[in-house]
Amino acid sequence: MQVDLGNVLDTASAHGVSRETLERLDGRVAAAHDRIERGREAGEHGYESLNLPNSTDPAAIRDAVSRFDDPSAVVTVGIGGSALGAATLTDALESDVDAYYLDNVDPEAVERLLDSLDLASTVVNVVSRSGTTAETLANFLVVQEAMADAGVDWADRTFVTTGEEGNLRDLADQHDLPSLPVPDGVPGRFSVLSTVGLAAAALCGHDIEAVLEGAAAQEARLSDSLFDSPAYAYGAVSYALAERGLRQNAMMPYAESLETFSEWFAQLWAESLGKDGLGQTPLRALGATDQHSQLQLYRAGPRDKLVTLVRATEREDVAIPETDLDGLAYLGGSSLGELLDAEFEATEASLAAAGCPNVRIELDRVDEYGLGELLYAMEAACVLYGELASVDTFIQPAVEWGKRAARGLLGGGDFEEADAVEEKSRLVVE
Ligand SMILES: O=P(O)(O)OC[C@H]1O[C@H](O)[C@H](O)[C@@H](O)[C@@H]1O
Repeated sequence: MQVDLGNVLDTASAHGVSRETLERLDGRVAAAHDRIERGREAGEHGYESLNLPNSTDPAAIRDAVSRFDDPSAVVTVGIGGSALGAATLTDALESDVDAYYLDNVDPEAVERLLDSLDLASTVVNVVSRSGTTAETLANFLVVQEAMADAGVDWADRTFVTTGEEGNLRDLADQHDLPSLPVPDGVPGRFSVLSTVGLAAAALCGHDIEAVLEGAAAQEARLSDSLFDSPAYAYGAVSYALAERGLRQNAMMPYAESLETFSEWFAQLWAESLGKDGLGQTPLRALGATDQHSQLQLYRAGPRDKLVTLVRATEREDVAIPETDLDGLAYLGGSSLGELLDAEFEATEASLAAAGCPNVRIELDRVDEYGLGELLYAMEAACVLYGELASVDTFIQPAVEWGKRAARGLLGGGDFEEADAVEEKSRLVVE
């Protein structure tokens, strides 16, 4: 995996940074790296996530899911960090096992999914670090009932990943369900390389060892200079650009298989860095599709965006047939992959020409190893950015506020946040 910062420099993009700025910033990267390494060594909350490529035991995960022979589908019931990492992997990789995610509690979507599945051959993978998240527990109760209605023993088809305590742990113990622990010190959005993200991938038959190997390769590249570490290069320039007013970061992979990766990245970047009035708003885009919609804004709208373009350099390709149509002759004999690459390079050049900084991230392939590299590098980039910005990367009090308010409204306890809902001001126009 490599990160190309060429179009971040002010010599290429008018709103970029100078080489001297990056060199000055590198001294702060060294200090931040030192802090990160100390946190990792002490196993501090959050920093521990960067140890996962070595601390996760893939054999234990395989073993835990091995009782489910040949499932037709895996439904992961979880939300946020308990779903998006697994979804990034299973949506990017091909498998005979269909992977679905019940994260939202939209009744129509839940019903539609459950009606479409053969529940007798489906594995239900329930994931919640806290074991108390309302959406996850509610969805699981609905799935349980659907299985019972279909004459399926839900306890035989359910797998749980959760913390040491909580409703879900109690349920797993009561019914002797196969389960895996969530590692300590790893917030949900940093947990893709643990039991949380890898169990669904293992159930779908993916090579989880290779995911961890790719991650370990990026871990080995962490160093005290942004010029030696792709992860830190990305984290440092994102921070430097945000400081200069580029408060939005459009993640734009040129691969359909990486569409869910952008969702995962959005949670990582938003929940980790959006604090104290700081942060960089993640936007989700897909190349080449969004060249024909959002790119107009990126290139000609407010000068507040960094665009991150991601692609794989090797992939399956499809030839474009020759055609007699004069105006289209240039396409014949080339391939969809070549067209996609041309679009990618045209976009980055067009952004740079309009003064918009952009970063190119290239993987060899979108496979288990490449995904491990990409996911680890983005996590390390985020931790570095958090250090440079002096924010508390590993907490999410703003999200917890809404969770407490919703619980209070449903009668799940006395939460003062619920009062604010009752006091909502109204100015209704009909
Ligand atoms: O794993 P859980 O405890 O169910 O939490 C699921 C999600 O809940 C909240 O929304 C947090 O902000 C997320 O970071 C977390 O990933």
